[in-house]
Amino acid sequence: MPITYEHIKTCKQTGARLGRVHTPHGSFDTPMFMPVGTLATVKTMSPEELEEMGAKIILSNTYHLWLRPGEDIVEEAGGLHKFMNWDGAILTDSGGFQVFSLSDLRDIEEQGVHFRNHISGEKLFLSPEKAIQIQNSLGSDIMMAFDECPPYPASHDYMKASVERTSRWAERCLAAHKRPEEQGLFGIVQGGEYEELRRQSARDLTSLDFSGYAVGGLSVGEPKDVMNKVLEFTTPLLPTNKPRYLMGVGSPDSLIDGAIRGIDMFDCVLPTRVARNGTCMTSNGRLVVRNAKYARDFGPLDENCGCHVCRNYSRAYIRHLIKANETFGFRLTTYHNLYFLLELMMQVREAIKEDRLGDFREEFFEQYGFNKP
Ligand SMILES: Nc1nc2cc3nc(NCCc4ccc(CCO)cc4)[nH]c3cc2c(=O)[nH]1
Ligand SMILES: [Zn+2]
Repeated sequence: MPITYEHIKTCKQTGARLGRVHTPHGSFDTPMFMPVGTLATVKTMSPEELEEMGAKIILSNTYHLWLRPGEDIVEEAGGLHKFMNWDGAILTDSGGFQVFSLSDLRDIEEQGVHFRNHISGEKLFLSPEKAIQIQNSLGSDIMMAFDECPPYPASHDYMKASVERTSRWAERCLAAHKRPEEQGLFGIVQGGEYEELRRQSARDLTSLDFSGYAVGGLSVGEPKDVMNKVLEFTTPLLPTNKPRYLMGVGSPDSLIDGAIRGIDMFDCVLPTRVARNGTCMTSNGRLVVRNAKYARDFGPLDENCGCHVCRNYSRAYIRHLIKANETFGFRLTTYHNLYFLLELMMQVREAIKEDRLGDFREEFFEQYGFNKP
């Protein structure tokens, strides 16, 4: 069993759980946030900086690495860990979502998905077997099943047919997995906002031997209260002795609300994506550092943050770099945003330990400004 989950305790005030996930490349406490390194790099960050800020597991993408540089090159390098010099854990998404979010000319059928390479334009085909073969070559610690993440909203009929195909694909993924003793494989529950389809998807997937389970099909444009409602009736359907992963979720409020509803793992491009346009997450809310009002502000991005950036660089300096399109500026905002979310997860774990995550949510939302109308 390459991936095991240790449940430590459940918060008495909420449904949040404190746990620990063990992988061949180290263990990490949960709830935990995974920085996204789509093309075998968490953009502008070095592995040493990721380790220094406390990152334990990062996400990379099957679709992107298959297209460029090719999983054969990564395999020849000795696998993704060696290729990118990261010896923490790696989770790879399976490509289904990326095909639909990046490529045009898509045709989904029982065998798999036909689409056009978004870089070269050539016609390609991705199947459950191919997605697993690529992830086996990449050598990620946690592989994701090949699924369909339907658009939001989707009709009940479309969603039902999609869930049933995703369940058939899940069985094909397990059958195609070459090294189950070295790499974990997570199933992905679909079903949109339809409770009985979520139940059907969870029933199908939990009857199969996955190392963990993701809640997919969310963070696709639905309102936050729809996401929270879906989590409320979906996470209880998942086994308590395996990790639960909410895909594509990374704003501070959604991380807290996901943890409260029993989610253990999160990933999102948000912190690194917004950092590159100069938006920072701080304990007092979003801060757009390129704003003129920070031109002579020599304080840190966030006076409550202990990160390397907040201890050594000012808003004025970072604003100057961002305005001048200096790469170092994007490195500073990226480092701080990732540190901020990793630190938030640490505070969530502390609050679970002390059975006060509900209180923590109120305090954090108030200070960050989520309660403002
Ligand atoms: N295999 C698989 N992968 C997924 C990845 C996802 N990623 C998301 N949401 C990401 C949304 C997202 C995209 C970009 C930004 C940057 C700022 O705009 C923030 C959030 N939902 C997702 C659902 C699935 C899914 O069902 N199956
Ligand atoms: Zn900081």
